[in-house]
Amino acid sequence: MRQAPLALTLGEPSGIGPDITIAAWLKRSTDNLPPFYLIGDADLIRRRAERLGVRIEIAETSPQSAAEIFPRALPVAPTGHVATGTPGAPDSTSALAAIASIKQAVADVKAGVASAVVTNPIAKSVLYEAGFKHPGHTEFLAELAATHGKTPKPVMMIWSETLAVVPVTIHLPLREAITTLTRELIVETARIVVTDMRKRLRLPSPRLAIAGLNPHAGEGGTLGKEDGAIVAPAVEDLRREGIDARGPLPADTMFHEAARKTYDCAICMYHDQALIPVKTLAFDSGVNVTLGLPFIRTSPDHGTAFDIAGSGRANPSSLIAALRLAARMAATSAAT
Ligand SMILES: NC(=O)C1=CN([C@@H]2O[C@H](COP(=O)(O)OP(=O)(O)OC[C@H]3O[C@@H](n4cnc5c(N)ncnc54)[C@H](O)[C@@H]3O)[C@@H](O)[C@H]2O)C=CC1
Ligand SMILES: NCC(=O)COP(=O)(O)O
Repeated sequence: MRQAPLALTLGEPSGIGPDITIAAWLKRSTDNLPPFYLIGDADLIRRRAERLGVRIEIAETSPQSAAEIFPRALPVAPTGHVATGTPGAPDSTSALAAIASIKQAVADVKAGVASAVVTNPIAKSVLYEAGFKHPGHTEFLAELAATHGKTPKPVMMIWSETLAVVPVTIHLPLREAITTLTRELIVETARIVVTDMRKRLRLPSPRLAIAGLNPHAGEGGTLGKEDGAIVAPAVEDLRREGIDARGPLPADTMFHEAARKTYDCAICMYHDQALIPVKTLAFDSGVNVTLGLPFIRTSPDHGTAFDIAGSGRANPSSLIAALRLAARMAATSAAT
């Protein structure tokens, strides 16, 4: 049976989402891309294409007809919300359009008319101004995935061919991230990583490298107590469950080339410990994947890039990698 198309969200209308969506669709044949449809405002895409000086066919459609239309036109499934965003000048008037698009994508994947959700970048501060209560997509998608009042725990992975990383604490001020860190949180996060790497990435025995929190993983307790008191016991718990986990490892020496070959995923203690190495090594090809959800969600690893929106300089490679990985994960999940 043919896989359903991918549901691509609008993202922040004033950012580079429209630019990279257009650029990815234009590469559909050369890059042999899986069919996708944008959930949003077709007029926004027409205006952006005009500004970029790009000729593009756009067809308003339902998700059910998107795969058939995809080879000749960019399929757009409207939400009824107008997206007014001016490139590089965000304001909160388009926030409802961005949020409606995410909700619709989840509804489509739950209904089985989309095989996965791929999100364009949102500007978190712009959505907060409009009353959005979630730190980012990751937490919002988990809430949309809730069933019988139970919200799944979402886990952020940034995946690339070179390195996959998971931050145990995500969008928190650093001070709060440190106090939030517990043995249980590390174990729960690592379990979700192992389950989803097996199920969605066809990796039967993922090898986890668990980073320490402090310099030199605490240097025997002289540079911080958390590594001995929290991280090391979590690693022991995981090993007792038969999970291939090592650590706490000094974070400054676990990302060099030879070290990376010894594991499949680095479990990191806070956002930047995880994202700096992967964005340095693979900014153009990194993919943000949300694990722990009952559906697949991927996204480019970059943000809204307001400084280059509408200029023609936005590189669609990370979005293309996100589309490809979503299709691969959907196929793997369907086969298992
Ligand atoms: N998944 C999501 O929705 C994400 C959203 N964001 C949001 O994006 C906004 C801006 O964040 P920043 O920290 O400035 O990061 P950013 O990734 O938007 O931009 C950082 C730098 O990289 C460049 N850049 C980013 N993507 C590019 C591309 N595809 N091609 C060429 N150059 C590119 C930008 O021009 C800028 O100089 C924030 O509001 C943040 O919340 C950030 C990361 C992920
Ligand atoms: N730094 C990664 C990021 O901000 C992505 O967050 P999310 O919107 O995917 O939750």
